[in-house]
Amino acid sequence: MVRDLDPNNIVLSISGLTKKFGSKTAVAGVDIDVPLGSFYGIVGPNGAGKTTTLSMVTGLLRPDGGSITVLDQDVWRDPAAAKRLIGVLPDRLRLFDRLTGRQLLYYSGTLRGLDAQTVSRRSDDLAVAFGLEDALGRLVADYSAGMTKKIALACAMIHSPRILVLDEPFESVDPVSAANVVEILQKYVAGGGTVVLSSHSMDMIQRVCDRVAIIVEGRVLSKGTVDQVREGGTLEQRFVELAGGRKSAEGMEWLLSSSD
Ligand SMILES: Nc1ncnc2c1ncn2[C@@H]1O[C@H](COP(=O)(O)OP(=O)(O)OP(=O)(O)O)[C@@H](O)[C@H]1O
Repeated sequence: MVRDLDPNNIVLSISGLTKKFGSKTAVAGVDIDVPLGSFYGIVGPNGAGKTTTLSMVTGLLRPDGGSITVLDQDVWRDPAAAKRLIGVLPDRLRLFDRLTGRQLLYYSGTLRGLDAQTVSRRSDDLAVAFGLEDALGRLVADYSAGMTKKIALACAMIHSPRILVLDEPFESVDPVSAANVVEILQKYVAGGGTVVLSSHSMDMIQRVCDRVAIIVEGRVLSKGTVDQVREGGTLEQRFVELAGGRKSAEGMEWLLSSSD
């Protein structure tokens, strides 16, 4: 699905981004421009640097080099101002799970400056949209993995951010709920929002995103519209090609030998 986006209207600009952990280079000079109104997918093999990149974009992890601007706001010069514009679903969810779903939404909303009445109204809307109406009164610690993902996503959206940055939003989410989440995100984009998400589901990215970047070993090896990146094949084929192909199971014969 490619919509007519203005390539000059960039809502998120990542430029020359780098990050090392000790001697390990996790992000080695990433440049990505996300046009307003796009549904942008970030894909890459395990350990490619997706989470590290998204954590720096959302002001959670300080970069070693490079710059990130959200609607002309430098994320690292004024993190508080930038964070007001961004809704974040982090990868490793560390939620205050001794709160109920409703309390967690209240906390997220008031932290972003909303008044109690607005939070309450939006919490009800989000609960219906995510199918969590019956769960709002229960502790988040007792939620399933998919429900936890959904309440975290609802918390990311409650302050109606201009851009949503979502690390693996579909992980652990059942197919019906995933379709539901996609629909919510598509409505958000149709209303003027922008979504950047990482996912391992090539099929999902190919279906819902209009743009994609493939990151391997901390570098962007391909980016553009999904059609430009997949070059006539499927996104999964292109991904496997760029990620270095599949590993064989040679040398694993012991796994099939009987141990008696
Ligand atoms: N806090 C950290 N300390 C040390 N190394 C780290 C840290 N965070 C990430 N790394 C390393 O940086 C590299 C990139 O990790 P990252 O989590 O960004 O990958 P990813 O693309 O999100 O992977 P996945 O698809 O498995 O979630 C990996 O080699 C990882 O081991």
